[in-house]
Amino acid sequence: MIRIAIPNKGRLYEPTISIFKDAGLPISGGAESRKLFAKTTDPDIHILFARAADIPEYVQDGAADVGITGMDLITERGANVEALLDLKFGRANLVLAVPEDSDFEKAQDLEGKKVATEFPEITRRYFEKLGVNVNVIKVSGACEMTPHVGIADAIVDISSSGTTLLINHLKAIDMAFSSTVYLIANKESLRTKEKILDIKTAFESVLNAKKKRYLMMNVPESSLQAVKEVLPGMSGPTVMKVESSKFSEESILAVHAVVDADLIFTIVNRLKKVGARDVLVVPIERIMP
Ligand SMILES: Nc1ncnc2c1ncn2[C@@H]1O[C@H](COP(=O)(O)OP(=O)(O)OP(=O)(O)O)[C@@H](O)[C@H]1O
Ligand SMILES: O=P(O)(O)OC[C@H]1O[C@H](OP(=O)(O)OP(=O)(O)O)[C@H](O)[C@@H]1O
Ligand SMILES: [Mg+2]
Repeated sequence: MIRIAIPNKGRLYEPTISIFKDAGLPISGGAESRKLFAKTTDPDIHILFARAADIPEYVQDGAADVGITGMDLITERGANVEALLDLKFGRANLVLAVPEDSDFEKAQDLEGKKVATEFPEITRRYFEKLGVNVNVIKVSGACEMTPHVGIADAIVDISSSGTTLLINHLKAIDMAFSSTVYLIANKESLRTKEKILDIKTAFESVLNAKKKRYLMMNVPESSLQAVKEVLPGMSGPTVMKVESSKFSEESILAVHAVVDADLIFTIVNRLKKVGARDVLVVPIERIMP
């Protein structure tokens, strides 16, 4: 049996549920039903709902074999776990921010000052690396308020859109840590439970698929060579004969190929120019190499 700890609420909950679905491992019964455990379509794989901040410890101690949570929380806890895969969502920066009317311009200007944060370990390490001595004050929320009430001179806090800093009259002057959500595993479980790597591969296939699109088009036989030249360096394309229509003299081929999502705009325009018709761009759910 493999137990996977996932966030029970907050902004990581929905994207985590969706990556399980895309990976072909949908979770039955979410945390909204206030259950602590849930099943997946694999009878061997069970879900444990937990606070995102507690997941690193659960995985380290073996309460869960695998976990999904933010790298900031994993690093802050100093959890001894194996980071298997960057899942690339839940992106957030831990920034060093100061009141917008202050004279502090860089971390070095904070020598001997007070810095409030929910992430004291990451903050200590950040200033240590820079050789700057600060007094780190741990708070458990509403960090943005502390410089305005004399508790701190600066903060190290999560910023993603930057709105919270702006409305609290703070400005970011450096980035202390950049975080995304990771798939992590208990080190002992990783040695003994092979299926953990299958889970990693399934998630990896979802990430690969997000970067690609499936292209389908009809091509007159005379344009095939030119179309192939527009689709270089990719496996395929697959070419199939389309049943001839009484309206068309020329033989038509259906061409299918997998292409980089970033190149879609350029490729589709070029394909049209060399004679491709009825071009369809389709998302892909998973790519298993
Ligand atoms: N804008 C953001 N604010 C806070 N955390 C964020 C943000 N964007 C991504 N995250 C990541 O989400 C994780 C925190 O999730 P957590 O569930 O503890 O907080 P939350 O989504 O703010 O929920 P709540 O505070 O309501 O419990 C961290 O790893 C953090 O890096
Ligand atoms: O740059 P932004 O997009 O504004 O996001 C950053 C803010 O979001 C988080 O707070 P959250 O909404 O989770 O409230 P909390 O402090 O109660 O957890 C975080 O602690 C920041 O305050
Ligand atoms: Mg929060």
